[in-house]
Amino acid sequence: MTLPVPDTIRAADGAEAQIYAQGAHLIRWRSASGAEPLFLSQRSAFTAGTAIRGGVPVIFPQFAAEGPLTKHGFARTAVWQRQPDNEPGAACWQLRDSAATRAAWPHAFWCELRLRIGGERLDVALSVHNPGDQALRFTAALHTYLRVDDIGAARLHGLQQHRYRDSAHGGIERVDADESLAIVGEVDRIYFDTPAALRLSQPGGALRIEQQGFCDTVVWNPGPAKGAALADLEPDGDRHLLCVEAAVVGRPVSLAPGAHWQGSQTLIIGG
Ligand SMILES: O=P(O)(O)OC[C@H]1O[C@@H](O)[C@H](O)[C@@H](O)[C@@H]1O
Repeated sequence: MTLPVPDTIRAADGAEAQIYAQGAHLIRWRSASGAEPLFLSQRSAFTAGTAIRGGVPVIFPQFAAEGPLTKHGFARTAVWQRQPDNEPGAACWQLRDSAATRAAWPHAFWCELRLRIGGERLDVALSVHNPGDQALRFTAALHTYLRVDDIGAARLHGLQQHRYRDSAHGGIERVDADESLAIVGEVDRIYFDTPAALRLSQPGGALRIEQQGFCDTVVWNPGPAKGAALADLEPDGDRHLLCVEAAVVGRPVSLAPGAHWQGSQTLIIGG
């Protein structure tokens, strides 16, 4: 079944965003100046129950295959409920446990995804609350797909001297020695305890990527071979995307009954 039309959020200065209720999935962000920094594959299925290849998938309660659940958890394909808005350029969706989520993951929880746009800035915040009487343990990510003009000319700055797990090479752990990260072939790395701000530079301009609450950062590009094997990615799509994911993976969150956790990612064009 094709997804219903996504909601459009508008700020007073002309910034605009489109979000599907499925996954509270931001698929498009146009800044006030007209820049569109997010990648979205036109070959995405856009059908109920299928993950979308692009934008900002919300990964919860399990990152990748870091546990027994379906890859990347169920939040990205669950239908979230939009909450009443009280200001232009901002919106909030909520996901609560249901019979379907409890069948996969037997816990009471509620999540909120808050979005704010304006000027050249996007803020996305995920919060998780534990209303139950047992501790909740989860991993999570904002799996942001950034659009790049040419992956060969893009550089990610800020990860030097940080430890990472190289998922594209058997999960070996290394320390990044390079001043900036250039993407050559498949790159699939979980960087641990990363700085609060990274910078993506390209000949066309720079993007500042901030995160709070999320202690790790995942950097992913499928490279040409795995990219060609992804049915929902257009030919050469790997040359035009770079995922820089605010994540919490290395030390899963443990939420006591009644406790609350929040993590956010901010993109600032030109930063
Ligand atoms: O194809 P999916 O399920 O959306 O996952 C995409 C990628 O997501 C990244 O976060 C993982 O590190 C990769 O290993 C994975 O391939």
